[in-house]
Amino acid sequence: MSEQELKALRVRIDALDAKVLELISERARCAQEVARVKMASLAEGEVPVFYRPEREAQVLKRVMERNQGPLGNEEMARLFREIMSSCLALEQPLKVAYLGPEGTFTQAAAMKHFGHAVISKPMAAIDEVFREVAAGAVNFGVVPVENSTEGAVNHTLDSFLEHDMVICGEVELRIHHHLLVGENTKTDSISRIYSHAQSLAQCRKWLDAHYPNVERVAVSSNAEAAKRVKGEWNSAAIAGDMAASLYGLTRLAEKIEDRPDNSTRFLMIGSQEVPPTGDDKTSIIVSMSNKPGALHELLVPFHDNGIDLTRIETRPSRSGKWTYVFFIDFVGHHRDPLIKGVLEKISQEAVALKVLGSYPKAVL
Ligand SMILES: O=C(O)C(=O)C[C@]1(C(=O)O)C=C[C@@H](O)C=C1
Repeated sequence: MSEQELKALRVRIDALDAKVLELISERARCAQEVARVKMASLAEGEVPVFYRPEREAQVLKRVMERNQGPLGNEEMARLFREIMSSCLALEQPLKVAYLGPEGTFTQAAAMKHFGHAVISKPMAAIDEVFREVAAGAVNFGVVPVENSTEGAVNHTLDSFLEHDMVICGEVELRIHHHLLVGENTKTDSISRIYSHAQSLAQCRKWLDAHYPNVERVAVSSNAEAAKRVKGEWNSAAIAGDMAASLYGLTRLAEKIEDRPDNSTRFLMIGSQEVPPTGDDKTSIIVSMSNKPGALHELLVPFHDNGIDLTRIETRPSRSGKWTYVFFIDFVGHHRDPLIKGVLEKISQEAVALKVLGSYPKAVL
């Protein structure tokens, strides 16, 4: 390519950037207007709701449908995700608590869902995220709920039994683990590998094959593992990209998870009910009486109405020995007439039924 051609293309890019800039600013001014309208239409004592997950899901979906390339749909939606995040911050800067410390996959999930223009607050444990939301110190919390290799995150499920929370969103993240070392690590003398118990489990086969005799030490998070390695010469950590760059560690081995499709699903928790978008999921907790056929009775209304169950999990109820609760996720919104009917039918048979929330299916 000649210098001339390159110069001409850059002139075109500059002109386009000027247009993009003007359009983004116009969009941001529009969002400010939206905030003004929301404030003006409040009833006496009503609190304004600036964050609208159902609207955000629609915007991102439409972007993906309209996109003609060459950028991929996900890439384009990610850009719009950030624009919308900044527009919302003009209306109201969202405060989001997540399972920390900084550098965890949960932080990456929070950014994927809300964008980067939020005030984020790392918490030391899952139930602290729940407490922070319950106390009203933040607008939303982000917690892991299930992993495709290791199954349910029981701390999260149990926290739902203790706190009144509304689930208002979900996000899925591909989880890639790396074996990380610090500047001072003697790589042929590694005698300890730190990571979160879930991550150690997700890399079990790889560790058995490559470091069978090295001690595996479970710590509170992958980011904590990365932090420890920084100051030690004989240890390594299993963690992801964010923790690696945050603590300046290098990858001794990349993508060491046993399953290449290893993914984790995260939930956004808060107190805000989300209206239907037409492509939603609902999460409920149900406890049935301890009698034969109880689980069958619970599942029949879903089957009879052709409702797609996406997950069912059992946990001890914590209110009696050998009694259980079921966590169920299914496709649909609790305000849909069909779903309403199913929930009514179940509540006739159940000891207790609680709708944890209906929320748009993950777009990104
Ligand atoms: O449509 C709204 O209610 C807005 O506040 C605008 C907007 C946007 O930028 O598109 C911003 C924040 C909301 O979460 C959803 C959408």
